[in-house]
Amino acid sequence: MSSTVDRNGRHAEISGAGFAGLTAAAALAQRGWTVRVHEKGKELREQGAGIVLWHNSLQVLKAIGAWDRAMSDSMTPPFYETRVQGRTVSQEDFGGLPWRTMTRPHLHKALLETALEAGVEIRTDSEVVSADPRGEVALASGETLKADLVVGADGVKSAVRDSIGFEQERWKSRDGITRFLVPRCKDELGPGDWDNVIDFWNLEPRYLRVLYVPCNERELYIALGAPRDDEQGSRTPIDLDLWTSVFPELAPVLKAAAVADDPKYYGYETTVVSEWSRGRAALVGDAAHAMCPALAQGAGTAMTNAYTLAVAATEAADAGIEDALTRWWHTERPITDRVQKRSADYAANRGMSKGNQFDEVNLETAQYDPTDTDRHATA
Ligand SMILES: Cc1cc2nc3c(=O)[nH]c(=O)nc-3n(C[C@H](O)[C@H](O)[C@H](O)COP(=O)(O)OP(=O)(O)OC[C@H]3O[C@@H](n4cnc5c(N)ncnc54)[C@H](O)[C@@H]3O)c2cc1C
Ligand SMILES: Cc1ncc(C(=O)O)c(CO)c1O
Repeated sequence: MSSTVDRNGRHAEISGAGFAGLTAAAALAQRGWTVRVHEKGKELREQGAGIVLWHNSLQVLKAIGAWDRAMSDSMTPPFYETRVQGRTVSQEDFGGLPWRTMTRPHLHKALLETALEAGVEIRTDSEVVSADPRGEVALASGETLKADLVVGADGVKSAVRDSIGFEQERWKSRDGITRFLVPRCKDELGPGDWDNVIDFWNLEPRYLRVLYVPCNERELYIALGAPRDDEQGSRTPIDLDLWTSVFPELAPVLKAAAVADDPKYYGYETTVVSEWSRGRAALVGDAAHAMCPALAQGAGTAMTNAYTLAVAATEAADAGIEDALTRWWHTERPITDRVQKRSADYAANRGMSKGNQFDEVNLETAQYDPTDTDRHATA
């Protein structure tokens, strides 16, 4: 798709330039909308480390023309391996289902370039303070902007969601994680299956976990998991002696993590919102459905729902947009709810440590194709 598409006279204002907001922006602009994205940050960048994407979001990258950019400098590891107390319990390859690992800044850049190429206007240092379901956003600057469609893609603390007053349930799980991007350190690690994703679980005498995710030849994402109430395990900067005593084979990469700038421990959060749209305002991504990361589908569902929102809003006549948005989320929501629930259960029972957990049920969302017009998300 290119920026030369005919404009359709309709305008969208989007709050948030994360994965959800940029995907919605690109898909809308490619369908003729004028689109403005407000990002409260002073710079357009994604903090955070690495990410696993599956077939569902990879299909979205193809559909919006971000595929080549995202595929460069990313990889498909040979296996997703699970180890418990140093012993390998499974090596999964998902039977050929496409999946990919990359850094978050890389994915963000691919989506940003795609949105800009489609003609999207992006304003940084522009905070949305409230939205009106009749089609309006108000900015911290005092300016008010009208739109045919308002998208709240402003993350777990969404101002669009909270100002409109959607009912919601939010809770925090007992565990959380500190994430790092470090050099691959292949030579220092020595011989081993270091191109695999390796989920290292230590359950006895205490829960400590390292999720090891190679993103390309140079960069490695590691996530160090510990309970919220484990002061030593959740401490930042990390307690290098503790982590290397439990995972000695990872010493070189743990050393790199110990000197990283500004590390932060994140507790897992879940948000369930009663509706995903009201009037001309719709919520996508973590604003609507923040989830635990166990099945690695937070960004995947964010991108999937952002894409299908753009398609549904474009297909509706302007007068019918409110009903179209309601139909959109009634169609797309059940599959997201299911993966959110499964991910929360896994966070609660640490069941991914059994290995071989990516069965047909748990891969439901990964296998979903949001670009297939015959899809049945509600099945
Ligand atoms: C530890 C961890 C690991 C994860 N691993 C994976 C994984 O492997 N695979 C996967 O698919 N998902 C993963 N996720 C989930 C994924 O990171 C999120 O679901 C995804 O980033 C959500 O994208 P988003 O665009 O909805 O929100 P965000 O990324 O939060 O983006 C929101 C944007 O809106 C901006 N903003 C906020 N408020 C305002 C405002 N008022 N006005 C203007 N701008 C505003 C913010 O600055 C930000 O840029 C993980 C999550 C965690 C916590
Ligand atoms: C890809 C992925 N999977 C599972 C988890 C997890 O914590 O369960 C995390 C990190 O938080 C991930 O980044």
